[in-house]
Amino acid sequence: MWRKCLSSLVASQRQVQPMLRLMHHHHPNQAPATRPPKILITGGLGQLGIECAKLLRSQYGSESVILSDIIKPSQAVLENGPYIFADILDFKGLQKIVVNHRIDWLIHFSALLSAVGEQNVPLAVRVNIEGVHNVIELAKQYKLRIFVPSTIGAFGPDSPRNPTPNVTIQRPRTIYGVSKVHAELIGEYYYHKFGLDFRCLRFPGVISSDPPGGGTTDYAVAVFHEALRHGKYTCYLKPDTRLPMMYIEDCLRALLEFMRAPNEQLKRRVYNVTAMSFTPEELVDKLSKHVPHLHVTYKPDSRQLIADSWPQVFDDSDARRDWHWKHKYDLTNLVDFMVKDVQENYINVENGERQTIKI
Ligand SMILES: NC(=O)C1=CN([C@@H]2O[C@H](COP(=O)(O)OP(=O)(O)OC[C@H]3O[C@@H](n4cnc5c(N)ncnc54)[C@H](O)[C@@H]3O)[C@@H](O)[C@H]2O)C=CC1
Ligand SMILES: CC(=O)[C@H](N)C(=O)O
Repeated sequence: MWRKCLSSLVASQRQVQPMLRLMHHHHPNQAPATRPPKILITGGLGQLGIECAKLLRSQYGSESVILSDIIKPSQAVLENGPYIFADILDFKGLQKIVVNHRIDWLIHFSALLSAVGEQNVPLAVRVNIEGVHNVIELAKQYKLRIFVPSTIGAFGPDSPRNPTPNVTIQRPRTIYGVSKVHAELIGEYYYHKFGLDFRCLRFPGVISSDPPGGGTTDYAVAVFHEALRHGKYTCYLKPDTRLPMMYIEDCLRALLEFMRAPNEQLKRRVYNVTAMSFTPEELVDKLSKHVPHLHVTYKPDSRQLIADSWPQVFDDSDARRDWHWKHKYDLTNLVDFMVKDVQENYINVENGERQTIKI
């Protein structure tokens, strides 16, 4: 699949531009903590993890944020801050890391996403469900603040789709969705039963120049790479498939603001967040302004069924009310930034041009 092609291109060259913009976005009202939290990110070499580490390191210092995964890291990752091996299925190994590094916050990104999960259900059950059991229990034992992302995929065909409120029926039809509902519920349960500081945001499709992990919303990243390289793209969703989406900078800022929000401000442990909703044809229309001869064809596959059961428009008014969530990027500036990100972080690198910013 296209993920393989992309990651083999310049996997070690994930660049820093989106996070640099974020780093200049300070939080003047935030009182400095006496000691920065020591943070462990699991599944840290995926689409969200590396960028998340950059943001958190810019706020708390390089040594305060430990990236972990079961993947061999690039040289660039190693040069940028602490990286360790951590298999989410190995409880003892995780215990050792938390104790030895005196971890305070756990950001749990390890997962198999929606499309990949359907290809290997037993593995998705292990990573997405057993993995969550491990980190939740760990967080309880060592009194960690824990963030576990959920997703629009935690809803299903019985949920209202336009808009989808924070609290409504959830009967997802993918193992990914089932495992995320499980994560939401067990996290809330540990909060009520043991006082665990469990925090969870339901993200929409996250868009960045880095290769995504095999989800249903991946087309909205792939189209940029294919359009800018070849001027054409075959989309696996129908042109009018509307899904909620968010630029990575907004996604990670939401995570940081939510993690920093005082407990008293939070009326619930699980919040919807989003920035926009669009269809492939609306995205292509905007992208055509940058690639005038762009030719997109549509060949729906099994991911269409998944998309048809997911929210079209996500209602995140609770997050906006309780901890003042506000997105910055809409469709127009998302496209402008993505064109720039893909060009600078991937295409120029492939073409051997000198990079001005190194991670
Ligand atoms: N990217 C998106 O559009 C969205 C992502 N999310 C959630 O955010 C989190 C991060 O997502 P991405 O970075 O996009 O995923 P990704 O698929 O790019 O990365 C997941 C990482 O988990 C790691 N992993 C797999 N098995 C593991 C194991 N046994 N032990 C430790 N690590 C293991 C993989 O090596 C990979 O680096 C996931 O929980 C996902 O469900 C939620 C909504 C949208
Ligand atoms: C929206 C998600 O959770 C993810 N990108 C997927 O499509 O599986």
